[in-house]
Amino acid sequence: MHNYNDPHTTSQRRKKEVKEFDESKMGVKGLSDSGITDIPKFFVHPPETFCSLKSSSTSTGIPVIDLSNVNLDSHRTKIVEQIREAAKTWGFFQVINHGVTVSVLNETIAAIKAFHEQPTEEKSKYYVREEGRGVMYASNNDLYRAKAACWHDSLQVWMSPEQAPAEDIPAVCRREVVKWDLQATKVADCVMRLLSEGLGLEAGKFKELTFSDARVLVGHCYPYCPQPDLTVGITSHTDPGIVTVLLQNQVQGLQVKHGEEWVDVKPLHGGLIINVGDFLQIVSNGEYKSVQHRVLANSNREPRISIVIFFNLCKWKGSGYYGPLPELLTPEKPAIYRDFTTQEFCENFYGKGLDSKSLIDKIKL
Ligand SMILES: O=C(O)CCC(=O)C(=O)O
Ligand SMILES: [Fe+2]
Repeated sequence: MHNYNDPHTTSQRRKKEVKEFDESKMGVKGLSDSGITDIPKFFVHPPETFCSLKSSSTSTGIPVIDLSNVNLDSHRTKIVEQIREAAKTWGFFQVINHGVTVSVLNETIAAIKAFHEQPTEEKSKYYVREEGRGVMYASNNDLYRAKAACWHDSLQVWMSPEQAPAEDIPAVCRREVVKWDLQATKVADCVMRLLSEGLGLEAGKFKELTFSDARVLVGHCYPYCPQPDLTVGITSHTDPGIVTVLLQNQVQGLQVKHGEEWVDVKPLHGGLIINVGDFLQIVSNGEYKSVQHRVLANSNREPRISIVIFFNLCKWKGSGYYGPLPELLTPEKPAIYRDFTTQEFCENFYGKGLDSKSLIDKIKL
C-alpha cells in the first residue's frame, strides 16, 4: 500500500513527474495540444499565489511614452522627464513611435509562434538545459529550482557578448531573431540614453558601462491552459539586469505590481514595453524601480507570445565591484546599497528559482 500523504513519498513522486515531463521534451504546448483537462500536480501553485489574483479596476495602465522627434531638443526634455517619472514610479512603460515598423514587430512574433507551433519531434532537437550561453529551448528555465512550475515554454538565444552560432538558432525563426536583436538594441540604446539623462548623467554613460553588451533573447509561449485558476503563466518576479525590452502579441496576461495593485499591461498595437531591472535599481541608488511582474495562465485558445531581450551587465568584461554610481551620491542621498561583485550577481540569479529573493534584498544597507 502506498501512503500518499507521506511527505517523503510526495516529494519523490513530484520529482519523478517533473523529470518525466522534462524528458518528454513536449513542453506545456505539448501538454496543451494533447487535450488534457487536468494539469499535472507540479504546476499547481499554493493558495498564496491566488489570494492576490484579482487585478485592478483602475483603467490607467503603465505610462505610454511617444518617442517621436526624440532627438529634437524641444521634445527631448519632456521625454526625459516622462521616462524618469515612469521609471521611478512604475518601473514599466510602453514606448511608441520608436522607429521599428509594425511589420518587423509582427514578423518577429509570427516567427517565435511558428517555432513553438512545430511538432514536438522538431522542437525537441533544441530541448536542452544549459544556461548562460548558446541556444536553449525548454519548459520553465527554473523547472528544477522553483517550488511550482508555470504554464510556459521558452526559446532562449544568447545574442551578446558571444552570439549563438547562426546554425544553432532554429531555422524557422533564425532570420527574425537576429533582425529583432538589432532593432530592439537600437531602441534599448535610445531608452538607456534617456534614462541616463534622467539621472542627470551624460547620455552615453550607460553605454560606457557596457550596459547593453550582454544580451539574451527569450521567446516565450503561453499556450492555452485548461485550469488557469490553478497555475500561472510566469510567477511574480523582478528582472535581474539593466532593462528589458518586451514585445507581446495581442493576447493579454502580463501584470505589473503598482502599489498594492496588479495592473494589466494591455497589448498596445505597435508598442514596446520597457522595464527596469534590479541592476539598474541598484546603480541608480534606488531612483529607478525594478518592480514585480507576472503573467497569468492563458485561458484563450490562442497562445500568448512574448519576446523579451534582457540587457545585462557584461560578466566577461566587468572585473571589479558594482554598486550605486558615485556620481549620484551626496551627503543627503548616501548609498542605500552596498557594492557587489559580478560573480555574486550571477550566482544569485542562476542559483535560484524566479520565485526567490532578489539580489536587491541582500545588499540593502
Ligand atoms: O511574457 C511576458 O510578458 C513577461 C516575461 C517575463 O517577465 C520574463 O521573461 O522575465
Ligand atoms: Fe520578467
